[in-house]
Amino acid sequence: MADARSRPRGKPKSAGAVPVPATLPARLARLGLAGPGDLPFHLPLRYEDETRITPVAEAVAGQPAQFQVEVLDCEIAFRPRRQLICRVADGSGALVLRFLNFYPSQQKVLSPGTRLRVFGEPRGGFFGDELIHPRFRSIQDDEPLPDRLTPIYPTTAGLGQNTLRRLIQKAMDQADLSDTLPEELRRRFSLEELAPSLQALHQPPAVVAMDELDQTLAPAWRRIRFDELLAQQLSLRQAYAARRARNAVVLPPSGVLTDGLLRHLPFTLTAAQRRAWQEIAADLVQPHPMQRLLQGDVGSGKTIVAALAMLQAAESGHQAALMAPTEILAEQHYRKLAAWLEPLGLTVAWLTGSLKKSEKTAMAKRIASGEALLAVGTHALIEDEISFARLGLAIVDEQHRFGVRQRLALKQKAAAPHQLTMSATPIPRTLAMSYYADMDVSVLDELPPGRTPVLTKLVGEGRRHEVVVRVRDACREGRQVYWVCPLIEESETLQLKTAEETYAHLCAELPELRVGLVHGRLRSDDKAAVMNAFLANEVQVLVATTVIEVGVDVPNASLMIIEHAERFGLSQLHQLRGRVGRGSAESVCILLYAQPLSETARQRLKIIYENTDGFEIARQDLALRGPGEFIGSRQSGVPLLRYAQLEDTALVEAARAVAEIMLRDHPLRGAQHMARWLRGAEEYLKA
Ligand SMILES: Nc1ncnc2c1ncn2[C@@H]1O[C@H](COP(=O)(O)OP(=O)(O)OP(=O)(O)O)[C@@H](O)[C@H]1O
Repeated sequence: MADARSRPRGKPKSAGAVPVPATLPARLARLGLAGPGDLPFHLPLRYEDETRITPVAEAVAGQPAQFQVEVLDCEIAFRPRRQLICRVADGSGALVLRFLNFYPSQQKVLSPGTRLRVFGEPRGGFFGDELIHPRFRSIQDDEPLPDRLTPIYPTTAGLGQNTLRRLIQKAMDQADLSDTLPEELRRRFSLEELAPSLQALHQPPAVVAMDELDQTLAPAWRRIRFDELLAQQLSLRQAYAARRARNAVVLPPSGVLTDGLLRHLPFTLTAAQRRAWQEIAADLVQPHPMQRLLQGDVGSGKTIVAALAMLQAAESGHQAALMAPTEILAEQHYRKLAAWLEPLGLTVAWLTGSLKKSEKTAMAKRIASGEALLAVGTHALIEDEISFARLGLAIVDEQHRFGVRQRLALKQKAAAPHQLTMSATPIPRTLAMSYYADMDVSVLDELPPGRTPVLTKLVGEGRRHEVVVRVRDACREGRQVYWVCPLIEESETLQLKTAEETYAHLCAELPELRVGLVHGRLRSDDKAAVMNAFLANEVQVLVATTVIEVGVDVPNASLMIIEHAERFGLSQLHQLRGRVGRGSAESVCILLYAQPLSETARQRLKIIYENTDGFEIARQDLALRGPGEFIGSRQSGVPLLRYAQLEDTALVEAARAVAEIMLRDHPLRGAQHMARWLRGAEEYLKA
């Protein structure tokens, strides 16, 4: 029997409501359900227990329950607002059903004497114990109770639970749910069978108490989560294997250049840098392309590792290119590389959008002829007119800031160059394993010696004037200061306005200091001029928007002020704070915040206050709100993991192990598994 739905469909309409798609397939598509094969994998959010009747006298406030009652009376009340009040009772007591939105005809359905099954969450109300907008339906006397729990599915406007339930059950009966996991692997990893797991999740048996349900369903959920992780691992490992099967130039080291660089460096490599460098060096002598991610915490010294890799390519006469997402970053890399490499007799080509046409053409010529072995730049490196004579190694910094097409473009500048990706966003191990299963990962988890940890202070907005005094003191001691303006996500224009205002205020408050302003709207040569002035200590206080977030390296800067720190994400705060503490002076990061703080903002500030290790911050961030920010554009909007949790290390590891075995021994089943779970979304993974 169909539910008499308590909330009239499509009414009342709120302003700006999302339009409801006209057809059923369109509504299903909104849920990512493209065909009947997808429906069995659309799993419930929760369950309601309609397998038993609770006597009204035993109703507990806040505990959803089903009651079997008879309508005593039903009337429309007008105070305090228009509503339908229906009094019902069973032998043990009475309840009020209250509807704020209703069709007038509903009053007829609820005529006195009608027998109902009502499901809702009781609470004490003005009219006595009541259920607000309960689900109800009229019943015949002898109607049996269901023996299964009622699943509640994620749904969309215009698609009722009953319709969805019916469609899913039909699909469960008709779809091919054969197990793609070979029996032997299923047993080895103690996994349930697929079809019974799905059945259990869609229609769990009645349980003694709802809080036992999680335990009852745990094995079934484990199987589903495993399958999802397996699909992801299969797809990434397959992409990895396909790329590895290609031939790449072997770049054997002669050691002439790399040893030369190491001898001239003013520092020695950290153990982590040495390890990463060895891993990369070993990859470069393989006849297939390196696919490696170099992950390092802020300031861990990735650039020198990249430089060594570039030199190994140059030693065998091949070219290496390093592409950075912003002009500021690219220029900084260029400056460092030029300082390190020019004493070795190498020139570094420099290519960005802001070069004059004639300069660009000259650079392009040197790159095309192979005369320039090393090139650093922005997107300008991947423009069509740039071709490399012998590109052996392509390095992309901060790859998540590039679009998919751009990332692919650099490696397409040669048949199959070795690839190194650098990321300053620390990612917890499980996340890296799961999301970067198509790469080998090297980690710089150690900071160069001699750094004093940055002292973090949380300061309420009301004490801003004290902060200004600190800025003056720091500059008097010859130090430099970053002042980061609030992030205003809704409006870049507003953000710029705030930055300009802050700049004007600071200039007025600190007339004796040289204050500079840098933001994303500046022309790139103006931006570079300000950054260079800051680097040369001609600018003492740099007012900036988040353009300085990643990679800026000015060791003399020892004070960082972040205004409205509560608006920033954890990884952003960590990156920003990482701009100081790069020299030997004691550094301070002041997080200015405005009240009232939301609970999440409070937690974020607490985490950043208590932790300095980027990997630990990332781990806590992940626990706080899921992996969104780390993954960035990698899977833009396609939630590949609907059920699995990346914190589940053991399961991620099992999926990775099984993926390896399946690709080797059961490729057909692997393909079936991917088709079932990825539904075309694998494109996002391959980028
Ligand atoms: N082993 C080392 N000993 C001392 N200083 C080092 C060492 N390695 C790198 N440095 C210096 O540390 C600073 C940070 O290095 P680098 O800019 O490469 O960091 P990074 O990993 O790119 O960090 P971020 O992404 O935060 O900029 C640079 O000034 C660099 O010269």
